[in-house]
Amino acid sequence: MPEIEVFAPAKVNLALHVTGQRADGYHLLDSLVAFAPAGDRLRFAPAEAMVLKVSGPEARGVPEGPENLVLKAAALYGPGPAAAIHLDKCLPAASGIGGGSSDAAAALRAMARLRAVPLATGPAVVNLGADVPMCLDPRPARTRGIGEELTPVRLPPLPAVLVNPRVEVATPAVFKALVCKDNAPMDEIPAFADAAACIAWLARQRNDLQAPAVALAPVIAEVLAALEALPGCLLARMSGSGATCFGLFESDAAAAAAQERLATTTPAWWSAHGPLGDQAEAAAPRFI
Ligand SMILES: C[C@](O)(CO)[C@H](O)COP(=O)(O)OP(=O)(O)OC[C@H]1O[C@@H](n2ccc(N)nc2=O)[C@H](O)[C@@H]1O
Ligand SMILES: Nc1ncnc2c1ncn2[C@@H]1O[C@H](COP(=O)(O)OP(=O)(O)OP(=O)(O)O)[C@@H](O)[C@H]1O
Repeated sequence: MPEIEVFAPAKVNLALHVTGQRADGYHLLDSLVAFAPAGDRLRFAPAEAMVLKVSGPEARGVPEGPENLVLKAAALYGPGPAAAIHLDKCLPAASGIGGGSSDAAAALRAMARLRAVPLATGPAVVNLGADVPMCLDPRPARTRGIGEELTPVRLPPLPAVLVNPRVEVATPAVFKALVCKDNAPMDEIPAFADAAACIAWLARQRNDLQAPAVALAPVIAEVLAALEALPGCLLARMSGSGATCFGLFESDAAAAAAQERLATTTPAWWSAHGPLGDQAEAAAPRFI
């Protein structure tokens, strides 16, 4: 069996409405998610036992032991042919773009191929992380429930810049700081004629976790202001529970120029650019 390579793209919550809370404390969400061509890479080589090595620009602090979501995901398939896994970490951890969840989903895809078994599904997958089900098939979707109810959505290419100020924000702390847990869901999603129509619709939606995240990490407000001030930026918003924010731009050229400008003015911040939407898959390196 040759090596298997999988790509774990960044997940972006274009809108994230918190609509309620379950008895177990988990929050009910209504979110529109899309994926970016930026992400982590995983390589699986057949081996005697499951082992994980992590390297890459964002590897610092990411565990290599059984607490890593990649090994937890692989373990769902039970005993059988094993792999030496290499995780090339390019997405900052604990940053609201689902790095660990997307890694776990990519590991589930790779292990299913390695073992020639069906892809894992169901509660065990949600238990890895509420974001894992949406990352299993990384295409635009409306997600409800706690993140496990998925409806595919067609989106036009959305030229985007992702920015993380390198402040880790803990997801439970942000949910805890949210005052109103019972907010209106997103509006019905129309068929978008083009990116401008999609961005105009998005501007009328919200991320309910943005205000509590800004209260915990005020630098997020600086990131949003920096994005909004860039030429061609049509909308700036936080993803997930933060701290990563995204800007949507009028063109790919404007997004590329904006990222270049940010890299010069605020070199300490992590950033990436590329199209979000159906075509992100084509723009990304080959992934399964
Ligand atoms: C904020 C989002 O990124 C939006 O896509 C996700 O809801 C979070 O997904 P995730 O990081 O995979 O979440 P998990 O690892 O399952 O949960 C982390 C913690 O976030 C809180 N949590 C998460 C998801 C959810 N629907 N309600 C919650 O209240 C819980 O306190 C939970 O203990
Ligand atoms: N493969 C992994 N990559 C990154 N972090 C991991 C991984 N596996 C376990 N972790 C742990 O999970 C924590 C959360 O990281 P993760 O990148 O999943 O958060 P996130 O980007 O906020 O996710 P989400 O958008 O789903 O809330 C990290 O602090 C890290 O210790």
